[in-house]
Amino acid sequence: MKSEIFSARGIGKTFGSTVALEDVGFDLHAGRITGLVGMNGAGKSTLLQILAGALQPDTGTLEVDGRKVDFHSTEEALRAGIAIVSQELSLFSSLSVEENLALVKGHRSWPSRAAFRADARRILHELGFDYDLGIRLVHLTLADQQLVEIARALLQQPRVLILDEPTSSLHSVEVQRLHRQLIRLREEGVSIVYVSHFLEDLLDVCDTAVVLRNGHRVEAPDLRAPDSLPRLVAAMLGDEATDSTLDSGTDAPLLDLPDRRANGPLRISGLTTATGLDIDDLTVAPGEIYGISGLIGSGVTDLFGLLFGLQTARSGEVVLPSGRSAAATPPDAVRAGVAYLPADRKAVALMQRQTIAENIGSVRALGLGGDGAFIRRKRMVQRAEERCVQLGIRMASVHQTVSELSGGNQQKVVFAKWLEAEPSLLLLDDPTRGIDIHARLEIHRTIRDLARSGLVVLVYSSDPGEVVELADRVGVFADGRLVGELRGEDRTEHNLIVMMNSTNGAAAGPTQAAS
Ligand SMILES: Nc1ncnc2c1ncn2[C@@H]1O[C@H](COP(=O)(O)OP(=O)(O)OP(=O)(O)O)[C@@H](O)[C@H]1O
Repeated sequence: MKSEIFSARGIGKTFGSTVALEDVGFDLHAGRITGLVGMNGAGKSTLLQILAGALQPDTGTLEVDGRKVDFHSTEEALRAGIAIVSQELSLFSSLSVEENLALVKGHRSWPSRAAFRADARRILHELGFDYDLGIRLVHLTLADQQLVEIARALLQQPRVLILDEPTSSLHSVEVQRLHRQLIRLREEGVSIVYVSHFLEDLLDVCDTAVVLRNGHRVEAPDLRAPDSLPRLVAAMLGDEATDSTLDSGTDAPLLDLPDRRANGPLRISGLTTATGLDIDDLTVAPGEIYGISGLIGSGVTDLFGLLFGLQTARSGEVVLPSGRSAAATPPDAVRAGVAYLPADRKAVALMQRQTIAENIGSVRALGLGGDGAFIRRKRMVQRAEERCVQLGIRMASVHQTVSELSGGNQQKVVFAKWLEAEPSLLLLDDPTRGIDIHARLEIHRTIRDLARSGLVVLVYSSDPGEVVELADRVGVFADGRLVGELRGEDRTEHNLIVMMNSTNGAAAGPTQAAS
């Protein structure tokens, strides 16, 4: 029997003047995990959407078991055994986990509700999700929502499982659990397509790789070779792959920035909130990057929420770098020089139906008054174009709607938008999630440039290694309190993980981090 169960031949897709894919073909085999990699905008999501019936190709064909298929919807693909977990979560936050899991027009049915629940509980448990099925999505973290999305696909027992960045919100324990599941599914003969910007994760479980570069398939290295990681990166980058582009230690400024408006440090003293934050004393100076770490429920999200005017203090004092007190609402926070890049950026940080230029100009309008609300369109477009060049945003024009951009490029637009607002305090919640290796280093440089120009930067990352790499000082939170700090030579990933887990505020498993 032939082992390829799903094949693509000569797939092409164009959006307006953007060629997203050209003549892409490959075979997927039963019992094999195929990694799909490429830089932001390389065409990965477009290809996956075509495989899963959510998009129709302009050219080319798909074959299941050697027979040509023409999917017009994800339901049709699901009936042929192909399930996708998309980059964008497609769950309903007001519904329960059970309702979300059941809302699939798939090919599977259950003899009774009890049987469905038993299956759902088992799959969720294997993924490490231990809440009741009745809990509403709105009460779950982004990471848990992502697990529900994955469980929904697994419930359909697909022959081909497509995962588009399934680990972007997950922490290391959950990633390991997911990998164990994938390995088990592989043993059962399921074919898996796995997209991730975390190449080391990918190498952990993948048998082969398909590499896309600018919409074309290029040759992939043998993943079993000892130097597979640098060769994979070189294949993704093509001619751009030079040592300097991948040198994370480079100090050369990427942005030419005017000095910022920080009048002084961020000072928090005697702070308590209704949500349990309790910070005695924290001062972060202009020019400093302060890393924040903590387990789920540790208070990281609450601290960002408070500084961005989403929560109020019960007692204590907060003085922002602009010299003002903590703001009562987000618009006030913006006016007081606070920029907040939330973890769930695509859902809450961008106006998906507006253009790139409008998005980039949007908070400047709020933050800077005169030059803002009545900013001249021509000027706004010009500034947006400059920002796009600075941040390497891949697009056809700034007049495209943001929804047309690839995921990583959308995240860069969020960055551009906040740079335009000229903040003095930058709150970054997992700033490089879903961003390719090249752009990640550029964003690190941007963050350093911003600090150097006088901003106060607070950064949280689900990757403890990233916090340690970026920050001058790292504070560890547990149960709303600042329980320890690492600085100088003590600031290592090992020490950070030990400190995070030795605090007793852990509401969740060992190395789960907050977001
Ligand atoms: N609906 C659309 N309209 C216009 N252009 C689009 C649309 N969808 C994708 N594109 C463009 O097609 C190209 C490929 O995008 P795609 O989302 O497939 O990339 P990707 O490899 O998944 O990137 P990322 O890693 O950033 O998610 C990009 O240039 C993107 O801007």
